[in-house]
Amino acid sequence: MKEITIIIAGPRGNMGMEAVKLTEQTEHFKLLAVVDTKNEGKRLSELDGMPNLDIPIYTDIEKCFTEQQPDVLIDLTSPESGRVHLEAAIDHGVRPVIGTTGFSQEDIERLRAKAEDKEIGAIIAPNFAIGAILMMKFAQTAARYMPDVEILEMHHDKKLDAPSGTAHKTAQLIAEVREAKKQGHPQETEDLPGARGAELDGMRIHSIRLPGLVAHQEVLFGGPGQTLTIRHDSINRASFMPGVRLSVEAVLTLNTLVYGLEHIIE
Ligand SMILES: NC(=O)c1ccc[n+]([C@@H]2O[C@H](COP(=O)([O-])OP(=O)(O)OC[C@H]3O[C@@H](n4cnc5c(N)ncnc54)[C@H](O)[C@@H]3O)[C@@H](O)[C@H]2O)c1
Ligand SMILES: O=C(O)C1=N[C@H](C(=O)O)CCC1
Repeated sequence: MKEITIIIAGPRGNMGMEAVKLTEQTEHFKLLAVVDTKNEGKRLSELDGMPNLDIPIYTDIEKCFTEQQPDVLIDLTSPESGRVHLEAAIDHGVRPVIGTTGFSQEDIERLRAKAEDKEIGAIIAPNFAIGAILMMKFAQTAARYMPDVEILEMHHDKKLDAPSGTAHKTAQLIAEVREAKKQGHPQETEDLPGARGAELDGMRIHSIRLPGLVAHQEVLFGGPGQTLTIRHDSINRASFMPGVRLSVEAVLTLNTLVYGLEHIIE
């Protein structure tokens, strides 16, 4: 298989560390450098707890892309940094695979236009876990028949964005196949603001944050005399790595920005 050269942004994070391991374990992946918030000028091997890789650390993505010419950028940082990194990658002809969540629909449309303008592939994947993609697809199918639905997403308490990218994406997929409808009692009130959760097209999304959790989601459907629950659990970050690998390979074949791995895993 042809070698794919990679830069990872966010290498000391929970996901970044797994992604660095993935590049080590995948024969045709070659990690050229990493982009961090500190440690400019050091080598990755000098950092405690990181693999013994003699590759440079940059804190400035522009400098990184001037000195290195990777095929793919994997970004696992924060929404603010992810936006900047994605644009910088496209400007430098590097294909971005963005796992970072918290992008708005406007961000995605703007970045897609930019990718198409440069005829370069890009992937924004709110969830890399194959089981989570299936959960979203199953939920979309179920919503055709059971349009009353609420989404319950549960994550670790270090998560910055709410609702999760996965919950947002699930609601968008469901909104594609059902009429917008207000759920619950027409005269319901919230005695404590937020009690009914966030709302997208009449669907309610509830976000739970607790230590001990990784990434979990239930999509609950209700109809007369029955309920259906579709649930996915990521119990560790290794769950996301087959999807990262697939995305790195797939992004080389694209010439637009794809939002969601359901477009890659048909
Ligand atoms: N798509 C998925 O399947 C998936 C799975 C898990 C997490 N995520 C998302 O990935 C992102 C990271 O999650 P995490 O759990 O690894 O978070 P984390 O806080 O453990 O790691 C984020 C890392 O990014 C670094 N960082 C922040 N700004 C940076 C910048 N400008 N340059 C370089 N590094 C920078 C931080 O220092 C930190 O080390 C979040 O947005 C999260 O929602 C996505
Ligand atoms: O740990 C996180 O943060 C995760 N975020 C994604 C989301 O927002 O949907 C996916 C799962 C893990």
